[in-house]
Amino acid sequence: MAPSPYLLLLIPILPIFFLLVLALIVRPRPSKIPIKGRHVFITGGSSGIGLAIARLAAAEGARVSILARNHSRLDLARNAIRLATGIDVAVYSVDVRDSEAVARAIEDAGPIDVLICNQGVFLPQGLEKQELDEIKFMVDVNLMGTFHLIKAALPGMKLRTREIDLPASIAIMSSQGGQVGVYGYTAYSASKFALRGLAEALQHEVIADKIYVSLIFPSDTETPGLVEEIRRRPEITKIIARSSGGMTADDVAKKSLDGIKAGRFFIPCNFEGFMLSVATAGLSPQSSFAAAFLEISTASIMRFAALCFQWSWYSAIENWHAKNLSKRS
Ligand SMILES: NC(=O)C1=CN([C@@H]2O[C@H](COP(=O)(O)OP(=O)(O)OC[C@H]3O[C@@H](n4cnc5c(N)ncnc54)[C@H](OP(=O)(O)O)[C@@H]3O)[C@@H](O)[C@H]2O)C=CC1
Ligand SMILES: CCCCCCCCCCCCCCCC(=O)[C@@H](N)CO
Repeated sequence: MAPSPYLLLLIPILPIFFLLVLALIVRPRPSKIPIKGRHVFITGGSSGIGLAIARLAAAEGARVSILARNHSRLDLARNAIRLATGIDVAVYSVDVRDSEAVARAIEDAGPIDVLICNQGVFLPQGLEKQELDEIKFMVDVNLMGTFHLIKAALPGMKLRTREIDLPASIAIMSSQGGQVGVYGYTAYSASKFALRGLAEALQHEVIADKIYVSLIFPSDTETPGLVEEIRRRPEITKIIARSSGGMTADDVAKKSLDGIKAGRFFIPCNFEGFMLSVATAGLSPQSSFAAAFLEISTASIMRFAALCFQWSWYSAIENWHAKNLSKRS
């Protein structure tokens, strides 16, 4: 018996109904965060991705402050931004591991509208060979530093959003290594995965104050930091990292700022990163009903794709061990 033509109507109606339901339930509710004329505070703003974000934010008319340790690199960054945009940024020479110095700098800078916790260090190495002080260094700068920044900035940010009645943003620089564990990145991935827990919990706590949390997930990005990293990267780390295309700091800055302005929780930076974000959506907040629809409708195929990636990475690891064994014998 042929199916009733009315039943066929369900084919387009069901997804439309589903999209409507998603539009009602996605949380946090969509919100736009303007940056023109607002105070954007960027850590690690003297180099690489942070510098590119600072330049772009200044060009878009924000009041920009940057924080990093090295004084002369901060000065160089300030000059470069002035040259590119004609705008002067405020600079703070502070180590994010020093919570009191962070609090003083933030107090001095004045209330923040968009806090971008971008400082980060990456020293890849197999865990067995890596010294504890390097592990602690990565956790302290990448994770604890971010706690220090948010703790110091939050009270002022809350007052400010209430005062001017505009949403604000706390953006945290993770990495694709914060979405999937990668050989050679035990400490780095741990510090970046931890930022996801911090971000998810924090979004619950600050939504009532109209503060939107974002997590940015770049792939390998051409920066002074990457040049240093590549020198000491284990062979297998190199092979796995090649699964995702490289980017320029300016590309990452543009994606980051666009994502922040759109109030997105996950901000992937390239196509592989987009797939990775869909595949690892889990229980993350999602403001876009269209993105939620895509996550739901591709979930099983994404899991399959993820298993294929793991298969190829484990094969690379096996081959590498086989090659090294034969070299030794
Ligand atoms: N480049 C890449 O391939 C990728 C990078 N990322 C992430 O992006 C972020 C930026 O990376 P990238 O631009 O490559 O890095 P760079 O090494 O080029 O720049 C790092 C910045 O962070 C600052 N910084 C480092 N340690 C501290 C500290 N203890 N206190 C204050 N500031 C500090 C540095 O200044 P100073 O040394 O003077 O303090 C510098 O301004 C990092 O969080 C990184 O994990 C994510 C994915 C890929
Ligand atoms: C199912 C879909 C899967 C999609 C493909 C996944 C590819 C993942 C590759 C992970 C590479 C990690 C690079 C980290 C870069 C970084 O942070 C360092 N440069 C240090 O800064």
